Amino acid sequence: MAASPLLTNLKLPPDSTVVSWLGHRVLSSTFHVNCCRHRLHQSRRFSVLAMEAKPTILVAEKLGDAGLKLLKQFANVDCSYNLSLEELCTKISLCDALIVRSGTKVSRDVFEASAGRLRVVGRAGVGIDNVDLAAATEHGCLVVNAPTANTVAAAEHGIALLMAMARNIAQADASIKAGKWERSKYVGVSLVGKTLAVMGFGKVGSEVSRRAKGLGMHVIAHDPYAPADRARAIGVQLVSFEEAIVSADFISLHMPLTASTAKILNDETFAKMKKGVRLVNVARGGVIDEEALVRALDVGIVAQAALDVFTEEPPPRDSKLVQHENVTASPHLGASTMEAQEGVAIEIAEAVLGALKGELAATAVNAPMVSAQVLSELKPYVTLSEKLGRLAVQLVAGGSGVTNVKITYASARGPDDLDTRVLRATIIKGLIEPISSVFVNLVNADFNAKQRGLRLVEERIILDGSPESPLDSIQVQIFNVESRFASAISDFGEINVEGRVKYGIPHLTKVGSFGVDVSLEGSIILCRQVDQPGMIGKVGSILGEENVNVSFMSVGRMAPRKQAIMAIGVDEEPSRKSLRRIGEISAVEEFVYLKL
Ligand SMILES: NC(=O)C1=CN([C@@H]2O[C@H](COP(=O)(O)OP(=O)(O)OC[C@H]3O[C@@H](n4cnc5c(N)ncnc54)[C@H](O)[C@@H]3O)[C@@H](O)[C@H]2O)C=CC1
Ligand SMILES: O=C(O)C(=O)COP(=O)(O)O
Repeated sequence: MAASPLLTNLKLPPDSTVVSWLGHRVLSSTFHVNCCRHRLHQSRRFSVLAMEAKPTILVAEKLGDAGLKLLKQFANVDCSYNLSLEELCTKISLCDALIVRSGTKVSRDVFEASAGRLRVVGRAGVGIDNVDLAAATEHGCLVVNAPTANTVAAAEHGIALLMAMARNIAQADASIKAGKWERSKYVGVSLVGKTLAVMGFGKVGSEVSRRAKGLGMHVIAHDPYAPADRARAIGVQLVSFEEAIVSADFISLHMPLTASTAKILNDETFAKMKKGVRLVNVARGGVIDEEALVRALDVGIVAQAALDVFTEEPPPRDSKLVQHENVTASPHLGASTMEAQEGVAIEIAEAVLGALKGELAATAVNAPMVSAQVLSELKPYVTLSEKLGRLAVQLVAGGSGVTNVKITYASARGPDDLDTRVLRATIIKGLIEPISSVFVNLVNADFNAKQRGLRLVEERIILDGSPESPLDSIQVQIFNVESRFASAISDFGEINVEGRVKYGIPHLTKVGSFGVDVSLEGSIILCRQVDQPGMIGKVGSILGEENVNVSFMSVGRMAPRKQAIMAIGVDEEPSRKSLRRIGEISAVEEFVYLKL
């Protein structure tokens, strides 16, 4: 099986060799053909190809013009709105990327219908609760969002709702338009001096807090994960959930909808609140038990609620909540300002196009974020990792299957200075792809490992010396297996291969307990022989006879004239006949041909 670009190809800075990291199936074979040799041309060739094969992007909800314009420069763009699930599933099989807002459910059905073509889902906004992340990950599909461009818009909408609610603006407007003049009915409450509890002190929560302080409110916040110094800098006190809800006059919700925040406000929690509390929700409808809120409004525990978001959107026409006289509602308008929509459209267009080109997505939701600098530095080690994985798994001949694997990184860098997540993913790719039909990338590597019962243990050996180079060596061991090449089993009984990067090129430096030194390019023949003069010549001439170019040869031996391992790198695949002839050389005790 061809070594497809690991992480659907790692992205390279324009002038260097890059490895793209989001699987690019269309380009993979071409990438592989070129990657062994023309290293310097690889990235340019790759990006040119990426552009030639124009991807198709389905934009399923209204996106700002600036973003659409950007997308159209590089892709075929299909803007189709209000699709049913069936229509979406039909279209998606022809698309490389999908862009949605909050109104489209990107469910498992969608990923299944894409049959592996969909490489990235772009959420033009923050909340990704409408995307089935687990299904995306299982299908190796990257999910990116646009997390910053609508922060201020959402915060402003929260403040708008807070003030509109406190002063009955919406109700009074409806009343005056109905020809009434009801001044005493719409007496409001003041904000100044009141306690506002901000639940979720992230981007929007922080901006709401800043603005509420400007209105003279006493702001407290609850967020188990927020840094205390950020709160201090804004003059906000971080408190427990309990303290927040019992002491607040106003509560504003700004957390994501997750399994642990779903219905976080319910009958029990409403019962603990101050009677007459006022509630704002511009986060997600699902964080409130809406039926419990109706009950709390009916008995006056909650005096008023201002809601931009609902469990079901749009809510049913007869929704008791929306129709409640003490509820001010808006149809999910938090992000809907001209400025935010342009910003979000550009942010998501750039993220999606970048991901399609194999670049790192800074806003990846279901893949580890690794900085471009780190990736560029680790690039040769990424290649090494995949090749070690491929090599190790091809040596397996039986036993308990590839289930117990140990990776050892030897480095002079401290653990905090060495991010090995990409290497781990690449090794998984190398281990799995030669023995299965699955496609492994940075997004789905861990998932696929788990699916196959592959237990990976990682260990670091901290070396003395200069931490300039990120790694000294990488070792891959597979336990409880037999090997097609007995010498690949170390003295401790496991398949063992180790490699290093030398002058930017990955090398195999250990097989079993034998030290070797062969560049990991092309493919490799490993022979165990009795160490004696003339062996290199014999093997070399067999290969030479059929014009197979030997790129590297190295002999590792225990002692002179005892057993030795010869590792031969070949650019072309030798014929079966040549391999048989090598096996027939009297001093050769065993040999194996491995494709990298
Ligand atoms: N109505 C609208 O149009 C918009 C709604 N939103 C929604 O607003 C929410 C916040 O967005 P951002 O501030 O951009 O996200 P963010 O990720 O910056 O902030 C979310 C914060 O919630 C905190 N959090 C998580 N679990 C929590 C828990 N159990 N209790 C308290 N805090 C918890 C996190 O630590 C984080 O600090 C999201 O749900 C997002 O979808 C965002 C933009 C527009
Ligand atoms: O960004 C978010 O989380 C939002 O809720 C905004 O949703 P929208 O893009 O306006 O459908």
